[in-house]
Amino acid sequence: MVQRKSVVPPDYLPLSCRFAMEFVEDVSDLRDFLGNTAVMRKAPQFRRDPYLIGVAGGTASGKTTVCQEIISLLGDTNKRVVIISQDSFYRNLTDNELKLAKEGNYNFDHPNAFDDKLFKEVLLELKEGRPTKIPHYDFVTHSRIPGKEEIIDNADVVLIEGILVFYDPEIRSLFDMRLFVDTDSDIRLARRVQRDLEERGRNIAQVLHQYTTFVKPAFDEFCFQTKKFADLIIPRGAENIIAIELLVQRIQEILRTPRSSSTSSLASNSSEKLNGEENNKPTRFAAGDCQTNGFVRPH
Ligand SMILES: Nc1ncnc2c1ncn2[C@@H]1O[C@H](COP(=O)(O)OP(=O)(O)O)[C@@H](O)[C@H]1O
Ligand SMILES: Nc1ccn([C@@H]2O[C@H](COP(=O)(O)O)[C@@H](O)[C@H]2O)c(=O)n1
Repeated sequence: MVQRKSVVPPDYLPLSCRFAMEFVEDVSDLRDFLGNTAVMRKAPQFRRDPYLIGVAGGTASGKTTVCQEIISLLGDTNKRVVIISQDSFYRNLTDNELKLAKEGNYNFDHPNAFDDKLFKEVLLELKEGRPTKIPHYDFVTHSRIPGKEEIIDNADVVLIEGILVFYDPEIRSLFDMRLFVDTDSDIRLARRVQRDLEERGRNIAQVLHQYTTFVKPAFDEFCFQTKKFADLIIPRGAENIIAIELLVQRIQEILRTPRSSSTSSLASNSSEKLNGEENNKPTRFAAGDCQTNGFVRPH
């Protein structure tokens, strides 16, 4: 009897049954499972395919707090769930831009403030399940801290939060699920003032000047316009425990469901699309006896 257990993938597996590898005790179990008749040939390496969740919303809407709450409610799971922030991908500033930033006169809320090329590369690496370096951004100096990158490897779910994560269509299309945290703008401003004074080395005049000159107009022009791309809108952010609990149930369901690849020959019944405007439904694939209940797909 083949036991459904996760194993380190062996190098040689029957190609016709490569998706079964996670659930057999070892290669001999697999041979029993196949009745010793399968032709053994070198199979591609296997990897986990992370599920990417984009979390957009205005400044201080609670994007980070919602992500933390999701992780906390997912609780003790053998899945690896991580958060990354679009803030890590702010562009390096020229000397003149840095001078403006220190005066509160640089527009950090415009799409051009971000290094979308690097952001895209990183998301693609994550999506391909490769170890990925995430820069560390410092709001006090308005720059990335050299040598302080975080490496993300083997993630099952990656929550990617940021004010403009849905702005660029290509970036938007990389998310498997899109959330928009919708919090009243007065509340956001109040939280932003407090946070920027306590954590980001600003004074009240700078915060209010930056907010009225750049943050609010850019929210109206760019961020709010991306709300329509969300699969789910979370009014009131982390206060909305019902929305977050439902979301967590959905993520748990997704983590339990096999996920297929457009590159996989077993994925022909996949309803997943990367066009950005459609929900990605978890799919069940059936390949003879080789159904799995995992999250694995070949390179
Ligand atoms: N529901 C809430 N109630 C009270 N404070 C909150 C709530 N959600 C977030 N905050 C606080 O507001 C600030 C901004 O929240 P954060 O989650 O960092 O927002 P964002 O990631 O959207 O900028 C933080 O100081 C956070 O602790
Ligand atoms: N050097 C910087 C970079 C960004 N900001 C502001 O941060 C906001 C985005 O971060 P949230 O956590 O609030 O989503 C954005 O509104 C920028 O104005 C900054 O002040 N300084």
